[in-house]
Amino acid sequence: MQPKSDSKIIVALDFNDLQDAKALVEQLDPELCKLKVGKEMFTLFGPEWVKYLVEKGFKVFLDLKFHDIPTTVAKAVAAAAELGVWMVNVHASGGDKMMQAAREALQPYGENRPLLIGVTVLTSMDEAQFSKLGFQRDIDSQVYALAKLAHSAGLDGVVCSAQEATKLSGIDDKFLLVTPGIRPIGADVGDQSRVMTPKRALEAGASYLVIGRPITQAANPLKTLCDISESIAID
Ligand SMILES: O=c1ccn([C@@H]2O[C@H](COP(=O)(O)O)[C@@H](O)[C@H]2O)c(=O)[nH]1
Repeated sequence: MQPKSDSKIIVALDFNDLQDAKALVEQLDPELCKLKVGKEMFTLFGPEWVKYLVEKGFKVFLDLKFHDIPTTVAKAVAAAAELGVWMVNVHASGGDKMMQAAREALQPYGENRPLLIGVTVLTSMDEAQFSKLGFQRDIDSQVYALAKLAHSAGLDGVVCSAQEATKLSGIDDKFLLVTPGIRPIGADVGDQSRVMTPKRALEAGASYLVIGRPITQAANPLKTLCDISESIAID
């Protein structure tokens, strides 16, 4: 069985009510999961919410997907590092100069720096939506190209769907594959397009599974999280 302290599950805390989020967090344990703060909660509750989770001992993925000019993104990831987050991300489509600037901005934090992850193509995108963006490639090839760019810019990994994980595993075995769009069998897919079950995602090469609504909207979130942990446990 995998040690709980290295849980592969990142619970996406997408709540508009702070008390609801706190009620869930109170049931959780840093050994059971990591936590993700995204645009909704950060916009509503700001850095204090992130610091609250960090102080509780959780590894926090600050999922703000920075995408701007290199200087602005560099300063933003340094600000994230000051909050003590474990992982932060930028859009890989911001380009190699932007990603390199972000990586350099984290240099002063040494071993305590957050992991820096590049977003490839959002897991909500399917080929029909993607084709309207005007790229010449299909999603699979675009994800691969952006992952290669992120790797050569010195990033620690990418956000991709688990459907691309097998192909991306060949880039570098230390390169992290952070995969949203995870759906246990029978769970509502919602607005996600490129989905996979937790077990199959890990088998495909995912490093971390980002799971939101299947846990946060479950009748019993803690039980659902424990069931998913059990389903991916290696004997
Ligand atoms: O490509 C991406 C990048 C980020 N996300 C985020 O992950 C969670 C997924 O939540 P679910 O409720 O499990 O769908 C959410 O916070 C997204 O902002 C993503 O889904 N896809």
